[in-house]
Amino acid sequence: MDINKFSRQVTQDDTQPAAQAMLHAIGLTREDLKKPFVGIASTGYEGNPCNMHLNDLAKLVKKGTENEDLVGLIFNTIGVSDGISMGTPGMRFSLPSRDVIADSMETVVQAMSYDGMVTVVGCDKNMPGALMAMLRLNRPAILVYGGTIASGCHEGKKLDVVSAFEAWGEKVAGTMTQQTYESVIEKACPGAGACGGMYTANTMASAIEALGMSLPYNSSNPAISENKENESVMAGQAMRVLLEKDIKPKDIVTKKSLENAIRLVTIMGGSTNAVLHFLAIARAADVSFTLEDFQRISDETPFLADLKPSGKYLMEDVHRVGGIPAVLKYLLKKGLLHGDCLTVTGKTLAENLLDVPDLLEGQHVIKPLESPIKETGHLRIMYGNLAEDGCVAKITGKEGLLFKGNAKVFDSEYDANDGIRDGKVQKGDVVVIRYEGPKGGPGMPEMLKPTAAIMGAGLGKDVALITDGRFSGGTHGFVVGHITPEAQEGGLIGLVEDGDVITIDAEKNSITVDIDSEELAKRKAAWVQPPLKFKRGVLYKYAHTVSSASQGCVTDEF
Ligand SMILES: CC(C)(O)[C@@H](O)C(=O)O
Ligand SMILES: [Mg+2]
Repeated sequence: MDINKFSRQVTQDDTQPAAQAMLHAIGLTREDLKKPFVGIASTGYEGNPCNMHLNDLAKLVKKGTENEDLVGLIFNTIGVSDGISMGTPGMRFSLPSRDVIADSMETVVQAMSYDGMVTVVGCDKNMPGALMAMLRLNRPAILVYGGTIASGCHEGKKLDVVSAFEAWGEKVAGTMTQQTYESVIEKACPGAGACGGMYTANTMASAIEALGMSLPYNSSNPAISENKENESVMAGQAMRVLLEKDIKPKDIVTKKSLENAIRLVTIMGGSTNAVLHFLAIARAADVSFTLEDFQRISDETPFLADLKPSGKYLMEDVHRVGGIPAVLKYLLKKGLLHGDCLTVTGKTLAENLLDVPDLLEGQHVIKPLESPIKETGHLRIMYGNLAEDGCVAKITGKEGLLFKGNAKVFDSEYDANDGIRDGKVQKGDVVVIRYEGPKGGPGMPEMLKPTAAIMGAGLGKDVALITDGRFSGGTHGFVVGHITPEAQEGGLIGLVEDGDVITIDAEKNSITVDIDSEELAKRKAAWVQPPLKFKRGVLYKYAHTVSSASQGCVTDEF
């Protein structure tokens, strides 16, 4: 079996003497040059809890490859912390970082002729970026997630990163003292690991496990745990089976496995970002998977997990009650998953789950199908004159299913943050934040600050928020994002004025603004497309290449 088919031309061909000399220079023996080469791509760096331990995990993956007579070679790529860049101009680089990660992993593996790849990833964009690279390369690959952070604690109350954002909202609203605020900030995040609720990182990690691209328990094993270390070694070892059986990402990522992934996102009440990222992942896999597929799955799937941001528990609690495999086992038993999908173990999803213990008896984290939190999914794909090409709403039902209110318009996130702080947003308002789309932002920033400020100010049930930008996985409330076409491209969201009546109907999945046709014609005639905000660099390139949010914001398809 030809398991070193890419590296062989570099390591064994007589016409590549310099390549072989250089590989000896890095410490490889003649024997090593006969082995398959596995690129181990780490997004480890010191500046972010999600990423700070990844280089250590990458070394364990390397140990695993060596245990199986493979050559594991670690390389690094970038990552952007959403938590740290949130609410700053830096956040514009977050979504573009997904594509930089994909591009850089693709580049190294192709250029260096590696036979396969293990990615060791942590924060939100790391995971979809890695998966897009794996699918473009279509060489045997496994994803290792750095794992979830432990909870923080202040005065007996469990904390996580969103507690810090909402503390700001409470401080601004005058309901939290400066002293408590400072304690919450200090204690919210106790060490390594990705944000602890069912936010974007844990959403993507869980979905990727259901998709079959990571080993069982990968998504719920905590960042700081022996399980995480053992699993990293196992991932290196598992590459041997994938190489020998020639199991490639496109054998694993299919329409059916994507359905499994989105089914789990729905059950878990996951982040709206999953829609964007899985549209892009499906494109990289050359599988037709559109907004309609998300809506179909949402319609036929209940929302079961009582997890933050809208619920009570954290990912560490999912781990405590049996982990994601126990949840998958429950769903499989109930006929909600395709058990015959292939996974990176070389076995099917159903085979992987055979020996997995059931969810802990008496647990409250995952509700039974018979008494769900909501009968259908929280992710709604809406259309209407405000979103002719679609948008994504996160509606858990806690804030109701219908919202009709008066527009309060802001042309940027910062204006909205100031407006909320200065009390300009009142009960009954629909906050409109525009020119924050993929081209207009550019970079479609994730906006946790305004939604956290609305929650912190106690307006969660009385104010809706719509935008052509994105939300954090930590966002909750009556929110609609990814509005397409975006304001920069002439979408109607750009023509809304203060006081216009906006109706969001989460049962009919519609989002409309009531402007009479004469007035609308006048506004259209007066609208002038603003110039793109960046003239050079990454954001210039991004604004020129990015597709719409309804197409997954991909940058390699025109
Ligand atoms: C900072 C968060 C909570 O990680 C956010 O970026 C998300 O999307 O979940
Ligand atoms: Mg995020």
